[in-house]
Amino acid sequence: MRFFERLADRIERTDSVVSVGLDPDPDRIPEFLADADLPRWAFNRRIIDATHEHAACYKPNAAFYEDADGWRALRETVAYAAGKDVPVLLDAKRADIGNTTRQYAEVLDWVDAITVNPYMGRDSLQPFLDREGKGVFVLCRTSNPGGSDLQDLELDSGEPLYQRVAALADVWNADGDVGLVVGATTTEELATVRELVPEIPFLVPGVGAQGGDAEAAVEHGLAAYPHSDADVSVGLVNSSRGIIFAGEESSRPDDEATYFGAAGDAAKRLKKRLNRHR
Ligand SMILES: O=C(O)c1cc(=O)[nH]c(=O)n1[C@@H]1O[C@H](COP(=O)(O)O)[C@@H](O)[C@H]1O
Repeated sequence: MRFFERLADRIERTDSVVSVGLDPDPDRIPEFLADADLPRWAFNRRIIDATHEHAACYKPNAAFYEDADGWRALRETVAYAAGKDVPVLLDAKRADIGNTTRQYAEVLDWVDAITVNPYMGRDSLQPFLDREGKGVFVLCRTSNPGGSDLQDLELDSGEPLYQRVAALADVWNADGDVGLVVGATTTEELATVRELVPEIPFLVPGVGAQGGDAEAAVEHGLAAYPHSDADVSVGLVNSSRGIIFAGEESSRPDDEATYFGAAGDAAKRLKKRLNRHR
């Protein structure tokens, strides 16, 4: 089954468009897991147990796993999420010259989707696009303050670069496996990109810790994905720190059940908040 069909099913079943970002910053893993064999995996397993009912998808960011133990923790995490039937989108923001990017694309053997960087052009993305049925989310207008430095630059045609990226993604989407990453902190751009590409599902990060607009994320992030039978619009709104570290603000952050219960509550709260606008 293609990534977005599977995602549509998952959204329908969980009634949720929440992407739970698995960004287990080693400095914030609670003390009571410090002696675990792989603390990041121990942490993620408990986060998955606490949140999976509300998760349309998990989005581990590769930056938090790029060492020997980290890669093991990531493999365990992906397998565990698969066991709960939750798709995994690896946030790797990859792409390179053909020979290198072919190797990068190998990761799609064991994750369901990936984020990619369009800066090096079509050939740098081709090996990802060639993986039939895998989701490929192209960075379009990012949520960070510096997102405007290059992405808003006007081309000779008068259109800003991020709009050209959206138009190209539409061309690259011949098989219906392409999504776009558009941040919740840039609501005008979200609306504009949605107008340009009505059928492409978005990954919208930036709600929660970055203070982005959840209502706009839902209003513009979801698309009536034409290749799916499920009766839902498809897209993802991601929160990472706002969910996985919610336990730090709980009444008993040193108590495992209370700590992870807070993550489950945060995921459920975000799901309900988003559903008010779906
Ligand atoms: O590609 C992404 O997911 C991404 C794009 C973007 O524009 N902004 C953005 O925050 N992200 C990622 O989304 C996650 C946001 O984390 P929180 O700010 O903790 O919710 C991080 O993993 C970021 O790397």
